[in-house]
Amino acid sequence: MRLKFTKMHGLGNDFMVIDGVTQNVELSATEIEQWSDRHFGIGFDQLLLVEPPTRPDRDFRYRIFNADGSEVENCGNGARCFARFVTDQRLTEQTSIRVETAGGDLELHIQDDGQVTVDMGRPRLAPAKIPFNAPDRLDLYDLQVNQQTLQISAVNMGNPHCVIRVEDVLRADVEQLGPQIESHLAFPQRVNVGFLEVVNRSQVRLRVFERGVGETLACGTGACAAVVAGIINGWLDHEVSVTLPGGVLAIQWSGEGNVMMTGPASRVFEGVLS
Ligand SMILES: N[C@@H](CCC[C@H](N)C(=O)O)C(=O)O
Repeated sequence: MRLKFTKMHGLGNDFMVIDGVTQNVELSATEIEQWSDRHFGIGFDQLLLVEPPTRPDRDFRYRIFNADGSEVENCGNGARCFARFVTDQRLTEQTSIRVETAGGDLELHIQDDGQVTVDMGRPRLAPAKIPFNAPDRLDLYDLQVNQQTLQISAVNMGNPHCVIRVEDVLRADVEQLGPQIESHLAFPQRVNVGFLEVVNRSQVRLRVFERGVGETLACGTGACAAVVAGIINGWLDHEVSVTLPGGVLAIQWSGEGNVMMTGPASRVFEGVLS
């Protein structure tokens, strides 16, 4: 098998992107995990597979696999790289692209300056939709982790997120709390965990411990979930600049309707697996 791929990143959240439109691709979770290895493989946080759409009202289908091989519903930084990829590979000439994912439909718009704006759809807040084990919907929930009670918000942006407000993101205990909350029994499909520092009503800092990967340099759905959590709790205005370890994303949400995310997408190199 010879498989062409492109290595890309969105603010350091990096991807192996495969064209499944012009190539026959069959992937196994074991192969994906091996390829994701930063020493013995190619090295990436997620693998993105571009396929033809299954519905006539969509331009492409885009599938996402975490570094541990699990297939997941959505990836914000990946969506921007996907838009850049299908354009660079001349799989489309459109600058507005409609795509289906396992987490719902997305609309992507490539701007003149190369930045990509993604209509990330509506956040889902009902516990059953996260999914999160809680009797009623609240803006803040108490979550028991070891001996402590943490206040968290739960948001689904196509994929599940837990958001915790912290005083100083650099001192947040991401290494310990990240894996403990990722596999907490209250989140039956595991969860991505965001640590949010509010700088002021339009600026935040964020670190995300991603489900199936570990801490990454940026998480697009995590940035959207953090801003939604900040808005429903009254901490943030409707346009927020989110500084992640890998760079800055612009997030907009009116308090209802769809969340918009704008940021860069970069190509690193192309390769062939044999
Ligand atoms: N890096 C992503 C999110 C990728 C999926 C996530 N780890 C999950 O398991 O849901 C992003 O930019 O949104």
